[in-house]
Amino acid sequence: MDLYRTSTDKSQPTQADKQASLFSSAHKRIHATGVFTRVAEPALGGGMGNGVFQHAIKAAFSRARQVGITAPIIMGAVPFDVTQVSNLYIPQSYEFVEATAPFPGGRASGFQPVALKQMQSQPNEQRFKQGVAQAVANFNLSDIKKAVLSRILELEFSAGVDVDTLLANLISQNPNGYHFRIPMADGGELLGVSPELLIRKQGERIFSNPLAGSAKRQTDAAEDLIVGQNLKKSSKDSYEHSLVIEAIRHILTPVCRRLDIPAGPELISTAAMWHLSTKIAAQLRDPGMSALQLACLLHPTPAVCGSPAGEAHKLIKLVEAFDRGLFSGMVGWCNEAGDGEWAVTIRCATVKDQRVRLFAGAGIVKESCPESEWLETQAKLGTMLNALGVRQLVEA
Ligand SMILES: C=C(O[C@H]1C=CC=C(C(=O)O)[C@@H]1O)C(=O)O
Repeated sequence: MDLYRTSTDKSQPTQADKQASLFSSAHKRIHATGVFTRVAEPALGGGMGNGVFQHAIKAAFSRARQVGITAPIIMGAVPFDVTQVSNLYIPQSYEFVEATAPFPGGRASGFQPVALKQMQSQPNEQRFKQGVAQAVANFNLSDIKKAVLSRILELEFSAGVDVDTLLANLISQNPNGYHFRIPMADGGELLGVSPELLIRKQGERIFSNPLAGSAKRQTDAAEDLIVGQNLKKSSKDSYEHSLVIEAIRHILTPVCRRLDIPAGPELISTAAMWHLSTKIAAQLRDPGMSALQLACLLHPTPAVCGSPAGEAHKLIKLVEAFDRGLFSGMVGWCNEAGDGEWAVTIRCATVKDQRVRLFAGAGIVKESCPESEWLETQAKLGTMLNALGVRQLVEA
């Protein structure tokens, strides 16, 4: 276990000193405490090594070293829209923990001990389905091949939600994936378990595990297998998936001297969903490119935005009447040497006192049907609703 701390001794810890953060994968787990300094600079242009964003990151690293943080890391989240402020920070202290070590915080329990007072989907079912139909109609009139449409579920509980318990539930129900708990500048927290790796960098080697194409897991084991196999055979889902892979190939080819992309996707499952998945491995031409820089180059992939990205983003803005904020952005960490790991910010929630916001999106292509895309978002929301212990109430 490696432990890094500031040498500055403050006897009176502030709220920011005590903030707990977590980013965990099968590769590495980080437990962090406190926020030493925040980086709010938008990540626009973050793919360039010498742009304004990367300068802000370097300046934060140097502030951290000046106060005695010997091996600072930058962690946090970048929003879907990279023109918006970032939610990145250098923690005051952190440790790399064995992936098998117990998680910090609360104990898993079946249910939140507080009552659900209100719940609202933005947009509602009818508007979401209209949006899907609108996108499909748009594909016939433009070059857009795919757009990911999403919705937000806003929940209000009768008392503040216990984030420790919520995280413990999430982890025990979904032991695999990229777990995260990130303090936000407004005092709320972002937490979730993403199944999707945007980028991991270890020296000159990089890895990505894009997902696209989904089906809901079934309780009956035989039925569940059939649903998974049908997803694997679905031409609509293979097409939806291939657009993500081609976009990533296009971006990685010029920066890699070796790029291994399997010929076709494999099936993976989370507790709630089946997905089509491709594991990409590559070797960088310039090992000096950081994980955060690469993540900025890749984001937003067509797994959260669409194809082509610019046009799809415009269509999303037209159809979605809410701000995604940190949802469908990227979440992770990076050290000064550039190594790090960034996941796609999905299957997640923001929590502030008694208010919880959940997010789910679905990739829309020409063959998409509004009813099944709505049901796909319902199924994806199940990950967080289960952890909150309110899925039964929501589906009743
Ligand atoms: C946008 C989400 O999922 C993405 C990742 C996996 C599969 C997806 C799909 O099949 O549409 C999405 O591209 C989400 O979970 O909110």
